[in-house]
Amino acid sequence: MKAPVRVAVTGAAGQISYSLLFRIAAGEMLGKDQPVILQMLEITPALEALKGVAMELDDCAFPLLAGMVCSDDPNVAFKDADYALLVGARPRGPGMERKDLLEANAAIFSVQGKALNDHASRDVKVLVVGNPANTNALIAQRNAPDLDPRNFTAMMRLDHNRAMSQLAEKTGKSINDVKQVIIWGNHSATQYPDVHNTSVAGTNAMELIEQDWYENDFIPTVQQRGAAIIKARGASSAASAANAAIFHMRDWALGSADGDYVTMGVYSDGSYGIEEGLIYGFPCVCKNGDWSIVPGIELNDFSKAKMAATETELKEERDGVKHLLP
Ligand SMILES: NC(=O)C1=CN([C@@H]2O[C@H](COP(=O)(O)OP(=O)(O)OC[C@H]3O[C@@H](n4cnc5c(N)ncnc54)[C@H](O)[C@@H]3O)[C@@H](O)[C@H]2O)C=CC1
Ligand SMILES: O=C([O-])CC(=O)C(=O)O
Repeated sequence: MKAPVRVAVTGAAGQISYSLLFRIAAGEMLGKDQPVILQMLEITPALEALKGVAMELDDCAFPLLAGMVCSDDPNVAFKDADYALLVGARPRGPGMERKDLLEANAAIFSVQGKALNDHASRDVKVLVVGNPANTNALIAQRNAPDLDPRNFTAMMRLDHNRAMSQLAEKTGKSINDVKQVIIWGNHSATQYPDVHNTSVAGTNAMELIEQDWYENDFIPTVQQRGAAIIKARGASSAASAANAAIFHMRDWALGSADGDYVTMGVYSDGSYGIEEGLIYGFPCVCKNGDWSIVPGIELNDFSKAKMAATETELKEERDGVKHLLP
């Protein structure tokens, strides 16, 4: 049996975590041979609810669950963490854009970035889920100067999965036939779902769909899917968000599938002309516990314009939280 690893999850009594924690403890994130210690963070008033979640985790008798910590102190929850899933933040309601949450949520991520800097493993893999995810990831990263900026990522995988599913449905193929989808940029309504390099059962996706459907149906549907879920469910997506978090971390830790890309919000190294240091959605491959941006993808003018628009929004969000960026 492997030695247990420490997985910190914030917002542990919230909606997403109610799906996420159980799947982590079942071995779906790090493998069926990897014991985990769950280090769960909540705000003080939610500690009683968190106790109930911990009781249910106990009652699952998961063979891989090697321990649990419940705390309202990030310095405790992030102690020696090997993985940190930053979920805890306010969700949006109807009529809001995700960036409307910046004011409410940004401060959480500066505190947690500092706590990660001071207490987590030097190799900690951080995934920010709480919205606006890319800019919150930037805030956490900038408040953790002793950690490699590459350790901080934002969740774009839900958008990636949504795009795969829409395309499979439109073309009448299986999800397993869809390869190399890309979501460039921000996890927001400006994100750019790009299928120019995507294949469906071996055929280029652009040969299977009309430009009009691509521009006026597919792209807005993927961009607005979060809002559509909020409208239908009365609450923001939870189980599908937890699933995307599991996929993101699983691939980062254990490797992504050969011949495919995964979209991750990662620290830009200037690839594709995107300003260095922004947390931007790029096509990535993961190997040996590390990610890299897929190089050499050809871009037409349509794609370049869409990528620039979402980059501009990320710069504006960054400039709006300057006071939290040391
Ligand atoms: N990146 C993505 O693709 C997605 C992101 N989200 C975002 O994830 C976040 C969480 O969503 P839900 O679980 O539905 O919300 P929720 O409201 O059900 O749960 C959030 C939990 O975080 C806790 N929390 C608040 N401040 C905290 C802090 N400083 N430290 C620790 N815990 C704290 C709250 O007490 C609450 O239990 C939201 O910001 C939502 O917009 C949701 C879906 C997809
Ligand atoms: O739309 C929201 O506010 C929640 C979210 O990020 C998503 O479902 O993609």
